[in-house]
Amino acid sequence: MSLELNDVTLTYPDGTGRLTALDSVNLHVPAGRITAVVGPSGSGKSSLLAVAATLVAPDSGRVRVAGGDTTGWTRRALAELRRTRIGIVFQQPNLLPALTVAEQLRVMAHLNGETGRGVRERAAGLLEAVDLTAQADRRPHQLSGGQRQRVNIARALMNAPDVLLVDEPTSALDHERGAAVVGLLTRLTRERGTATVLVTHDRSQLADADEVVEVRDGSLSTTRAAGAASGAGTAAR
Ligand SMILES: Nc1ncnc2c1ncn2[C@@H]1O[C@H](COP(=O)(O)OP(=O)(O)OP(=O)(O)O)[C@@H](O)[C@H]1O
Repeated sequence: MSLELNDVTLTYPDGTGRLTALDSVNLHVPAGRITAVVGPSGSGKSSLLAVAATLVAPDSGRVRVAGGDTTGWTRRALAELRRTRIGIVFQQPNLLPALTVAEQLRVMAHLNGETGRGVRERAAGLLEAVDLTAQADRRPHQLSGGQRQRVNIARALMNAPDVLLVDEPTSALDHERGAAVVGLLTRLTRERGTATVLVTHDRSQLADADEVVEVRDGSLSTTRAAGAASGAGTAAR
C-alpha cells in the first residue's frame, strides 16, 4: 500500500497575498520503500509531511493513502485514517512520562479500541525489533535519547500503518546513533512493508534510501531515482 501525492499545491496566508509552500508536487512511495526528503530550511519539507499525514489539506491536488484518495474527507474520517493507516515519528519523541515503554506502544492499540493478549504480543514483538526488550518496563526518563527515539519509531508502527512519516528523527542524536536509527527505519520499512518518507538534514544518512528527493522553494526534484539503487531497494553506496 503506497503513498501518493499528485500535483499537490499548498499555500499559506502571507500578509495580503499567499505564500506557496508546495508547488505542484508529485511523490509516489511504494510499499516497502523509503524516500528521503532533503532541502534547505523553509523549503517546504514539514509542509510536505503535514499534507502527506492529512493534517493539512492542500489547496489543490490529491493525496492517496493506501490507494484511497483523501480529497474531501471529513475530519473524523481523516482522524480514523491517521490512527489506523499512518504512523508519524516526530523530531522529539513526545513520549508520555507516566507510562512504561511497553505501555507507550499498547496505548496506541487501546486508542483503536483494541485490548488483550494480541496487543501485548504485538508490543513485545516491536520492542524486540527495535532492541528494547530489556527496557520494556522503564519510563522515558530512564532511557537514552537514542532509546527514546526507538520507542517513538516502535510506537508509530504499533497499528501496522501503511505509511510511515518521519521528521528529522536524528536531530537530537550524534552521528553514530543517528545512522543506527536510519538503518533501523530502513530495515523496518522493508520488513513491515510501509511506504516511508524520511525528512533529514543529514546527507550522510541518504545511502539507505530508495529515492532521494529535494525540496526547493516548494518544488520537488528527484536527486536519486528509485531503481538507481542496486537490488531490491538496497542503495548503491
Ligand atoms: N502556518 C504557516 N503559516 C504561514 N507560513 C508558513 C506556515 N508554515 C510554514 N510556512 C512557510 O512555508 C514555507 C515552508 O515551510 P516548512 O516549514 O514546510 O519548511 P521546512 O523545509 O520544513 O523548514 P525547516 O527545515 O526549517 O523545518 C516557509 O516559507 C515557511 O515560512
